[in-house]
Amino acid sequence: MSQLEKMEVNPDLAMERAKCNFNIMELTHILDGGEENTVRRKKIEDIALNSGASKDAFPEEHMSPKEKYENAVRKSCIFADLVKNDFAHLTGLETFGINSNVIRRTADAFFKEVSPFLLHMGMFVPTIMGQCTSDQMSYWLPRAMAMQIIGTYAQTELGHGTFIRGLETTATYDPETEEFVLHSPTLSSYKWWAGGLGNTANYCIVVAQLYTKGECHGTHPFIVQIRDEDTHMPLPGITVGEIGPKMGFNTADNGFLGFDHYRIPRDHMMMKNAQVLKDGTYVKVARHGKLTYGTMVFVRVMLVSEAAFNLAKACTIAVRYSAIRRQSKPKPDEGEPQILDYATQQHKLFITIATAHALQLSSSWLWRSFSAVLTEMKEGNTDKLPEFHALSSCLKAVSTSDAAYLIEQCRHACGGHGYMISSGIPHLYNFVSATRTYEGDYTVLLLQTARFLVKAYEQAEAKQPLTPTVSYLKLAFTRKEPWDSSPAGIVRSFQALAAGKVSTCVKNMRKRMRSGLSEVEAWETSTIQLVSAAEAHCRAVISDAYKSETERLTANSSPNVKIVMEQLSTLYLYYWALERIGDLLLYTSISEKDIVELQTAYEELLQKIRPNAVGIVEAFDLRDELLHSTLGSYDGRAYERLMDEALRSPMNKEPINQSYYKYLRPMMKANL
Ligand SMILES: CCCCCCCCCCCCCCCCCC(=O)SCCNC(=O)CCNC(=O)[C@H](O)C(C)(C)COP(=O)(O)OP(=O)(O)OC[C@H]1O[C@@H](n2cnc3c(N)ncnc32)[C@H](O)[C@@H]1OP(=O)(O)O
Ligand SMILES: Cc1cc2nc3c(=O)[nH]c(=O)nc-3n(C[C@H](O)[C@H](O)[C@H](O)COP(=O)(O)OP(=O)(O)OC[C@H]3O[C@@H](n4cnc5c(N)ncnc54)[C@H](O)[C@@H]3O)c2cc1C
Repeated sequence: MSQLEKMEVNPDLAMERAKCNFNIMELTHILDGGEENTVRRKKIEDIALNSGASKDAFPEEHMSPKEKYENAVRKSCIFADLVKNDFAHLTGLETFGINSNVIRRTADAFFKEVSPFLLHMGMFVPTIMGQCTSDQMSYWLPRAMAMQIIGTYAQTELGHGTFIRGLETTATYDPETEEFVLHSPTLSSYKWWAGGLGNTANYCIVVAQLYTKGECHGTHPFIVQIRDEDTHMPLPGITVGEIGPKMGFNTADNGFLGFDHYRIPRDHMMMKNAQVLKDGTYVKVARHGKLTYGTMVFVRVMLVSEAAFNLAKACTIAVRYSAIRRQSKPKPDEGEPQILDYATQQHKLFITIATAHALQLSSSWLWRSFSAVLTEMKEGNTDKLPEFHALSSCLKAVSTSDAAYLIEQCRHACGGHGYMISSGIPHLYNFVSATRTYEGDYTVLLLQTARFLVKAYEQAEAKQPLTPTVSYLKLAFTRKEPWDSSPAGIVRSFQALAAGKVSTCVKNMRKRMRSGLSEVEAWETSTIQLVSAAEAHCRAVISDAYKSETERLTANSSPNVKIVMEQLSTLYLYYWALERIGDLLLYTSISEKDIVELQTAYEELLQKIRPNAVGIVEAFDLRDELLHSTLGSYDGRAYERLMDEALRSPMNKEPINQSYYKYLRPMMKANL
């Protein structure tokens, strides 16, 4: 046992724990979705983490990029073995249920950045499940699940990521040999970005423009072998490599890929939604044209809980650190206060906790909607898909964007030490800021939602029935919403605000069209407002889901847990109402007096939450192995841990660095 492991808990943190007035474990069970899930999660974490296999003997930060990657592959293999051999029998592994979520989270103990296998489990396997016929699935899925092959998802190209219809890679069917010929006609058609593609994967899903009988049928997914299964050499006709250093994701070997008339068998086209027959006839099977985009929708849903989880990690670190950090002396006759006592610090941090709850609960709610949509789609009914696409797009955009912003707030809240890699926060930020871009850029996805909102507004205008998440749009045709500061009243105001914004967009577009612009031009000139309207819609959806899920989940909870959860969900509403005062003045009857009262109520709420703050973040139940943080560990020994990490730096291994003799000494001597 190291010196650090023997150390006692920091007394400030011990004091915070002692004054917490609610049952932390009860809140943990609620956040986990029930006590049995907590028990199962802990079992999985014990198996994966108690052996110490997740730890590095040498700090990863001081490894070269190549060493970091090799270390990540080593640990990915250990983790894959655990998943295959230990978790499956323990839990009766459901592929994408609660267990996959827990397994995904537990993996974070092994990787400060990400696993090179992330895309294998995150997109290769789900695409096999979503895009293959049952015959194809029975061939590919067992091989992928057993890790006999490693795959990734190569859709984005150098020239196009957002505009999928603009992809240039071609897959041309040759009926003579019953093969597709994959080709990269230009530099911009090279696949770029796929995680694990650079060195790790030997298979990948390639999204390419399908040509048969001289006709282009748009983009379709294909399973493509890129490396020899034994030697791992790239196959003839394949050019593959790694794209170089990035802001984060540096253990994910994101790669590039080009094809030179590379042939694959006909049945390597993923044929659940469309088929090419032996003679080259194209047959559309799916009832909805965008079902080939299914994996992206699945991952967007996953990313909402990823945002919540990473935010939970960041605020656990920042709140624990704020409890042990003392700074300044506002009252001359008293000692330095814990920085958590400053109202401005609480303002930075408590919204991060509330947002972690809001996103966690919204994500569970979204999963339930997704399961319902999937069940209906299995029966051939795709009616709910447009609403779900609009919903998952905006939730992915707003959750990842909020999480990135608030993780940065957590860094600010940790002052200088938050800037240390060893605080854990920079890695969290680098990871989450990428999620705002990948799987659909923030702006682009909000514009998809806006498209749906404008159509729904037109339906409301024509007095046609509306789907549930947009039924509030009828508020756009009633009088100004009267301000009501109760939680239900604030949710209604957010809906009125979103309805008002959509209405303003539609009116502006119509005006622009009357003045001679085409529909596309009128849309384009209104996109700033459309993005804002879609964000407002999403905020109303999250607020509503957070409030009603809190009510549902605390219906039978102990009184103090109920109070804590209600305080946080009310804080979320107050915070966003204050952030959107300008809009509320436009679309509700809020007055100056109401605003002053709202600000006061917000500040009082911060003070009420303060005594339980450490208890609340500890209900996320994040083991030290998952936090990777000198500042946020359970024992609160931040200074000892910072010094310990500093001493592990290779820069401290010798008293004098050779650069002294090579450069510094000659320069200083020459200047004598
Ligand atoms: C043991 C298990 C362990 C499991 C662990 C799991 C761990 C998971 C963790 C996750 C980590 C994964 C890491 C992922 C890394 C990044 C991967 C990538 O980025 S990959 C790359 C990701 N790349 C991206 O995300 C690219 C983003 N770009 C896009 O998605 C599209 O190009 C687009 C949507 C922007 C436009 O598409 P376009 O074809 O031009 O369409 P138009 O605009 O012309 O609209 C026409 C109509 O179509 C409609 N519609 C559209 N989409 C959908 C849909 N999905 N559905 C339904 N409808 C849809 C639309 O509403 C409209 O309807 P209407 O109004 O006519 O009625
Ligand atoms: C870490 C990471 C991992 C990734 N992993 C993968 C992977 O495994 N597989 C894979 O296939 N891809 C992957 N990607 C690629 C990713 O999916 C794309 O980068 C993403 O979809 C954004 O597309 P883009 O790069 O073309 O951005 P662009 O579309 O070029 O965006 C640039 C700017 O243009 C704006 N813009 C673009 N179109 C419009 C529009 N219509 N209206 C208004 N504004 C617009 C955007 O808002 C943005 O501000 C990864 C990316 C990252 C960063």
